[in-house]
Amino acid sequence: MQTLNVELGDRRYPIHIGRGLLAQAALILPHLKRKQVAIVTNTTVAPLYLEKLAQPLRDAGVAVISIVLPDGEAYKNSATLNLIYDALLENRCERSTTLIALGGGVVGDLTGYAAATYLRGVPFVQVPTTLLSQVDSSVGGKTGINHPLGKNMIGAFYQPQLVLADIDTLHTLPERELAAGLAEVIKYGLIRDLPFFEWLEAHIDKLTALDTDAMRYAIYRSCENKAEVVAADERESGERALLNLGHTFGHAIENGMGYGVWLHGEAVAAGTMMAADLSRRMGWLSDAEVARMDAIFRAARLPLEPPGLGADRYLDLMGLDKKVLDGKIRLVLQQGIGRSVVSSDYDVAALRATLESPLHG
Ligand SMILES: NC(=O)c1ccc[n+]([C@@H]2O[C@H](COP(=O)([O-])OP(=O)(O)OC[C@H]3O[C@@H](n4cnc5c(N)ncnc54)[C@H](O)[C@@H]3O)[C@@H](O)[C@H]2O)c1
Ligand SMILES: O=C(O)C(=O)C[C@@H](O)[C@H](O)[C@H](O)COP(=O)(O)O
Ligand SMILES: [Zn+2]
Repeated sequence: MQTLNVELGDRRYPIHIGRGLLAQAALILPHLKRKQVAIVTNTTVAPLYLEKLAQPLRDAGVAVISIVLPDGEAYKNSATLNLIYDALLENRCERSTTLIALGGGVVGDLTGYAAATYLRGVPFVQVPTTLLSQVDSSVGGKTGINHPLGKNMIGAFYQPQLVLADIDTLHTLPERELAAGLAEVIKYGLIRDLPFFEWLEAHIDKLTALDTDAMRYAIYRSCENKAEVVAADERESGERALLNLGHTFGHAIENGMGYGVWLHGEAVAAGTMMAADLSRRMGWLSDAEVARMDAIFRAARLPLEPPGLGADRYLDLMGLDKKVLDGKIRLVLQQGIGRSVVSSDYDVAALRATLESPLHG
């Protein structure tokens, strides 16, 4: 097992990465206020992993209730959040009850937000079971739900007590979901870690083949990058916005196509190539660099051709992005591989051209 920490003073917490961690109740016990937990999961993950996590906790004397949600991005909303509150209240859960999110980013974001708000705040633990959630969503404390008008529009910054990433769970993950996770892994290389991007270029085939050592390293290095950024800028007043590379375009795709049609990681990959296209039009990125980005996403088996929503619809959807400042859309753009910047200093005509015809202009 490897461990790294998110350094947030007295809210510092560990990320454990390794094999067979689900069954290691001893890793969770020190983080409980009292021996009562509510495991929140979904209908897909429950039959695979709920008992693997729950039974060792029961054996250690912990009272366990489970809350099984419907599965899918389309359920990351206030109605599903209410199902969590209902179950917590029906079971008379107290402020000392710890919520445990067992699943992908949807379960993690919902559970984290329930933890931030139930009784005005109860502790929670992240047990991510998708690649995307192990490298990104379980770390850093962004929690929340979607609104029909925009992605993740309602939420809170609320940090977990612990992240437990058991890489064995990735063996049951559908290939499409694995690829979606790789989009966020590649993101770290693009925004701030050129050596990692070069390592990914050399090892992408091992990652798609789920090679254990390569996967362990990619998860560790991704979490290391995310933990550093979050420790430096927990509430996104500066550097943290770089983690949004591809997301202003990507969230527009997810919402514009209907939540769940494009996976989050797929939309981020296509959105990142739209950001690359605009960066190239601005003269900030060379054709060769765009080609390198295109190649690694394709090798990761990600779709890169964004849906033709039309520039007006894209701009309408992107106008609800959380980075909008004084009515102006701010974008994460590339000034080379390994160097992203947040900018509102782009040419609007170039942005429209990207939205109408990315990768072809
Ligand atoms: N909070 C953050 O910082 C942050 C970061 C990135 C993404 N997100 C959010 O995370 C969500 C995407 O997360 P995701 O990609 O994990 O999607 P997801 O949570 O929808 O999980 C993907 C699918 O895999 C299934 N699944 C989970 N674990 C499995 C396993 N081990 N084996 C088989 N199936 C499994 C799920 O039930 C689901 O059907 C989006 O809502 C996105 O906005 C949040
Ligand atoms: O942790 C962050 O900060 C991120 O931006 C990570 C993103 O991968 C994640 O999808 C995040 O939820 C998007 O940011 P949001 O603030 O628009 O929800
Ligand atoms: Zn994301």
